Amino acid sequence: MKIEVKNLTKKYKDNYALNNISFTLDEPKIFGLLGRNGAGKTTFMDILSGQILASSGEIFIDGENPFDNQRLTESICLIKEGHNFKKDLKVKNVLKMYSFFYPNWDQQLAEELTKEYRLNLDARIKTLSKGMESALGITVGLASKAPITIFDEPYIGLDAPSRKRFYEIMLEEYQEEKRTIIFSTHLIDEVSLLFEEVLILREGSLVLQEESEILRDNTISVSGSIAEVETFLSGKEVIQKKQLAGMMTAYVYGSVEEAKMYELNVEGVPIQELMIYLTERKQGA
Ligand SMILES: Nc1ncnc2c1ncn2[C@@H]1O[C@H](COP(=O)(O)OP(=O)(O)OP(=O)(O)O)[C@@H](O)[C@H]1O
Repeated sequence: MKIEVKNLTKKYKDNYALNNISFTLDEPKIFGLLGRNGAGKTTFMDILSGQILASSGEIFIDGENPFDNQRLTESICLIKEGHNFKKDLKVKNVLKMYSFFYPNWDQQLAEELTKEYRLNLDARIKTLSKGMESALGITVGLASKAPITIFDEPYIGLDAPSRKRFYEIMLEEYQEEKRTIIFSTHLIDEVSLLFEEVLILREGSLVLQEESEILRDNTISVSGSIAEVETFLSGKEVIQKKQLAGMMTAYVYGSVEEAKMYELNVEGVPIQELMIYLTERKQGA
């Protein structure tokens, strides 16, 4: 499904949670939506999923506005950091409800995931640990097979092996059948390899939308003597540099060909580090 965002703004009193952002997500991909605390990620995902209204601007999903739109709600599944389900319901009731709601619901996958995460179908939501509740959110998100599946920090309380399984299953599912997955996270180093495209918000503005491959292709890691590397770095945007025993390694925007002319050792930059840098970079830096 095509998502078009045009001059979208959300204002709370004097505070712009989103300030005039515009972009298009053309085709199904795994998108990373990144940004520091308060950057506007949740606000955007809430508007996209039709939960809240923008103050101005427009958002279209296949040409339609998602707010209060029954047809589109069936195509969008938003899983948040917590409080996704009513506390008095049992796990099995939650799964049943969502299976009725989402036309592409994959019951087999839901069963596999509940086993994988050892979810007790008869347990009430209020008795689940935080990690178990997150596991149920992940189960619903993946099994919904919604053409737009949104995960907003979906794994509070989940331990590292359970998160790893989640990423693996998400990728398997995606490879089997492409859909738009929008993933917001602060654990960038864990998930960035999954992202095909990344969007970075900073203080309500969109500061970057780029394919991971392009980011990867335009950044290099160079190493050599401190003097040689410093000469190469002159006038370039440096991501990071480290010195050890008279040698320097730097991550920088540039091309392999150019670095080779300086007879430096050149390698790719780990995409995780690049995304962390881009997300954390200060305004105007
Ligand atoms: N209901 C609300 N009322 C007032 N201000 C709000 C409301 N929701 C969000 N905001 C403000 O809008 C800004 C963006 O918040 P948002 O939750 O979208 O950020 P975020 O990128 O998801 O942050 P985090 O990573 O911490 O979850 C923040 O300054 C926040 O305080």
